[in-house]
Amino acid sequence: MAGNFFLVGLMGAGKTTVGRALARRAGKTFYDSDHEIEARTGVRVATIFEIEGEERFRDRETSVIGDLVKLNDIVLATGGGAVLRQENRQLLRRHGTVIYLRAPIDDLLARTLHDKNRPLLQTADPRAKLEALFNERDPLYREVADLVIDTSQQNVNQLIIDLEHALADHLNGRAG
Ligand SMILES: Nc1ncnc2c1ncn2[C@@H]1O[C@H](COP(=O)(O)OP(=O)(O)OP(=O)(O)O)[C@@H](O)[C@H]1O
Ligand SMILES: O=C(O)C1=C[C@@H](O)[C@@H](O)[C@H](O)C1
Ligand SMILES: [Mg+2]
Repeated sequence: MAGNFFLVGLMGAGKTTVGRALARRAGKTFYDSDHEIEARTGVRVATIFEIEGEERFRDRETSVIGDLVKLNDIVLATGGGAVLRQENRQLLRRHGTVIYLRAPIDDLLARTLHDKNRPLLQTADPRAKLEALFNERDPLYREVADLVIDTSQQNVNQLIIDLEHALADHLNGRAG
């Protein structure tokens, strides 16, 4: 399948996990914008939030996304908040096929509970935070996406096979 694939969705939706597997099967190079920011700065995302604050992190994110979308034949897992900036949404739409991985709050919560590198969820009530983020961002994920894929019901292998079929249909103009 030709072109770039960009994955968007909330923390725990599976962007990194699914993106890496999809890239391997499609013979594309995998990137993760959070990992790229960590590679460039030498520190974890949580540390950037702590020291520089969210807005400066968002600047770094836009810069990394701007660089990566210009590459060819990549799969890019974007950070959960990448869609907040219109500039990022435009970059993603212009340079590839955008896939929104969507999952219920319960699944997102279970998948992110023990990972301390998600600074926005280090609160007394991570469920309430995820709900607020979902309400704010679901319309933005939908706006930018060519395809919406539910990641709740299946194991990762089945999910990737379904995603590949949906992508093939979309690219052949049969759906999406
Ligand atoms: N479809 C799935 N079913 C069950 N577990 C999953 C699924 N997708 C991902 N996971 C698990 O959920 C956790 C979070 O997944 P992952 O790190 O890929 O999410 P993410 O969307 O990249 O999150 P972030 O935005 O925080 O980077 C991982 O432990 C992963 O193994
Ligand atoms: O949802 C978010 O705003 C974030 C998600 C992560 O991927 C990281 O980009 C960071 O923790 C912020
Ligand atoms: Mg990730």
